[in-house]
Amino acid sequence: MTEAVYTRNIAVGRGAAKVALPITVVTPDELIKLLPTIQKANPDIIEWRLDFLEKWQDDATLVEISSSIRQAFPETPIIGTFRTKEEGGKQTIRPADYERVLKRLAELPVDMVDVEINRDESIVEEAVKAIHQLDKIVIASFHDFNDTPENGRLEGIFNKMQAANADILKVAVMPHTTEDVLQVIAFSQQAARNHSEPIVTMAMGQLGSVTRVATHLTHSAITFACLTAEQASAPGQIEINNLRGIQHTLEGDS
Ligand SMILES: O=C1C[C@@](O)(C(=O)O)C[C@@H](O)[C@@H]1O
Repeated sequence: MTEAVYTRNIAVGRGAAKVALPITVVTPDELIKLLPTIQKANPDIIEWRLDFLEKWQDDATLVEISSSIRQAFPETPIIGTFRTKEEGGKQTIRPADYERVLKRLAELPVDMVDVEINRDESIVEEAVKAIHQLDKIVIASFHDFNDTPENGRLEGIFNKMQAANADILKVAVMPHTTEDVLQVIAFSQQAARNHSEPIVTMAMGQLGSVTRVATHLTHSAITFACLTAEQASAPGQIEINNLRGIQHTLEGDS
């Protein structure tokens, strides 16, 4: 039975999947231009993908961007994510720097921090501790942009995330066949039964897009959308307005 995780005005893991919108801007100027469109789209959660930033190593830029997002969205939970190249992100980063970035992110005005479970164990441990000390939520994540690992491996990854004290467990995989997509749906149902933490699952790419709307089948607590296809942070994301329409058709007002 899932125990909801509360952040600001929402309960992640209760009711319909919350719609997260990644912000993939490269400069602070780009963000300022985009903010009104994001406000109109009204996502449940904002994900700030700071690995997209040109000056991700510049602390003043991080402070500027995170404060602008918070100011525009005082009530909306914000996830801070630095996605490494190994997991489909934009930047190559040394392990010690990854730990430093996560700890700094936790100090900025974000509510949740994404921690890649496949980084060095000691780094994951230190980062989780630091994020929790600041009363922020840890979303552990795993991405396979090439394949759909078998269920046993996916379950092992979720167990590792749970053992690392993550609050929300997330996996994103790449399907090649319809069987892979069905496997992800079946795995998610089983994982949602086996873990009390909210789970987040998705099959990426066009083939996997159905998992981003069939969250009443997968029990995924969050689904990641995009503003437009060019601004997507991963393949297969559906435009937010479309996604909300389909979600409403499939689930009604839940
Ligand atoms: O982990 C995820 C999920 C994601 O990779 C997706 O497939 O929608 C998009 C990322 O921005 C986010 O951090």
